[in-house]
Amino acid sequence: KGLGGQKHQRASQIPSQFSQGERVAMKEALKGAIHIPTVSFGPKELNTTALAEFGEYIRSVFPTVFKTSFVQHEVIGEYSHLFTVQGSDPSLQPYMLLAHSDVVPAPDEGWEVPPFSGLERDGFIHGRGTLDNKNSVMAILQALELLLLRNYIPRRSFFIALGHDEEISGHNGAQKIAALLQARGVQLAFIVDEGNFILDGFIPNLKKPFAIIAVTEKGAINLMLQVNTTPGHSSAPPKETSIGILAAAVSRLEQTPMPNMFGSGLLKTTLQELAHEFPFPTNIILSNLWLFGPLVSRLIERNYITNALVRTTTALTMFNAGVKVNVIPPVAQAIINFRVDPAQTVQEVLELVKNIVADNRVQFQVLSAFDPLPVSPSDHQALGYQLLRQTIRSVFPEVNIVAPGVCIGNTDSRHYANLTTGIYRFNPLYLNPQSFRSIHGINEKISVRAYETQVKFIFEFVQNADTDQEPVPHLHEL
Ligand SMILES: CC/C=C\C/C=C\C/C=C\C/C=C\C/C=C\C/C=C\CCC(=O)N[C@@H](Cc1ccccc1)C(=O)O
Ligand SMILES: [Zn+2]
Ligand SMILES: [Zn+2]
Repeated sequence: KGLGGQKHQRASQIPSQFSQGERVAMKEALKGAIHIPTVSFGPKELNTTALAEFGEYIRSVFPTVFKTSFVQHEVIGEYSHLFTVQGSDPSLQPYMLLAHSDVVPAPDEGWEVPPFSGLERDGFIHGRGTLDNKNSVMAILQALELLLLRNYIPRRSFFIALGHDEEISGHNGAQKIAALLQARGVQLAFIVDEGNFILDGFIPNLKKPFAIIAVTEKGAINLMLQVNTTPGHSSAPPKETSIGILAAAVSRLEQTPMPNMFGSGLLKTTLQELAHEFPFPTNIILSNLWLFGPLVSRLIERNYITNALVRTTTALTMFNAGVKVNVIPPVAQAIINFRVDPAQTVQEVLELVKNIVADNRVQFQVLSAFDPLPVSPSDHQALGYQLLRQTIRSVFPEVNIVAPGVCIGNTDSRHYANLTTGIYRFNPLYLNPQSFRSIHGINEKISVRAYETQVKFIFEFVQNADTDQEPVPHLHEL
């Protein structure tokens, strides 16, 4: 079952141990990064001053990365960064690590600690970007800095791509980097980006954490619904207004969930891999999904987070209408954000939407849309997946289960689909429901310990990518 039948050969690894001074420096570097408000506000509204400052900042805290002769640095799309780390063995196909430096807005309200303070309190570094995704930007560069300081020369080349506009679709960052690499004829063995985590406490009855590596991500549709009616005096209103017609249409969409795709999805495989971690009788139920599938899928859809794993979701995100208190509104507009299940296409979802709305006074306009991403391999030959699995086993020995899954959000990695068939979305961090809600929410924070572990993970991962691989068997196969 070896990877390509290669002979197992483990070069001596540099131990992933960091001195007290290095550990202080790495957390201080993250705090400084959080302090720079690199906010993406809207489609074309970015804090470019902060993004420029961030570029200077990484130069100052990772001097070795910037002065090493075999590390090439390029700025793309003004604020994104592409590093090419030239390995010593050109016969090995390069891989790529992705992260993004922009963050979503964070008004002060509701935060225990100001969101751009980067303050340390009770063993946590607080602030916007501590989980999404400056932790990854900084941990990748930090791990490389530490490897270079130990005179590590990689065998396998790799790229580090740090987008600056992921939170507003990545068109000027990731998309431009991908186009540049494609023009240069680069093909990648695999990509690792943000996405899933080591999940803890998401499933009732399952006390143990489990790592989910996302091998696909959902598609997305931003759909505008519009109703136009004749304006007039509010003292003599018509039976239905544009607002009423549109509100009824969006309400029908909200009340009519898209079909449950549990039967045809990757989630079945994920649950089968998790089955033996559950106590009786859940273990039996999950091992016999041919029989209990309908029951399990109903339980999964009851929770709003796990519901996103079984169907295309429908989120009413914007609603605009009305010009004055006493004017019948001539136009009402709503925007609906759908996340398309990997077992469906954009076209299929749009057909369903039209049938649910079933009102020809409602006009549709697709603002943007893309299909779900292809499923990357997770078999024994899949280099990227197996390297992640091996590194998870080494850095998180308490995690028994590593399983493939779906990323419910979208990542910059989707722009690189032409460069590789292996896209893996995984953050080497524990995530519980509370920390999940803090992403794009309030009180986002990372423990100092978790951040150090993330650096350690990348430090080991880069070295693991340089050894010929033999996959570790599943624990239950032992
Ligand atoms: C058996 C069960 C398996 C798993 C179980 C349980 C629950 C799953 C729990 C949590 C999910 C874990 C992680 C998901 C966390 C975040 C989503 C990941 C990445 C999203 C990044 C992001 O926010 N991207 C934006 C990008 C975007 C911006 C603007 C326009 C388009 C896209 C997004 O998706 O909105
Ligand atoms: Zn992110
Ligand atoms: Zn985000």
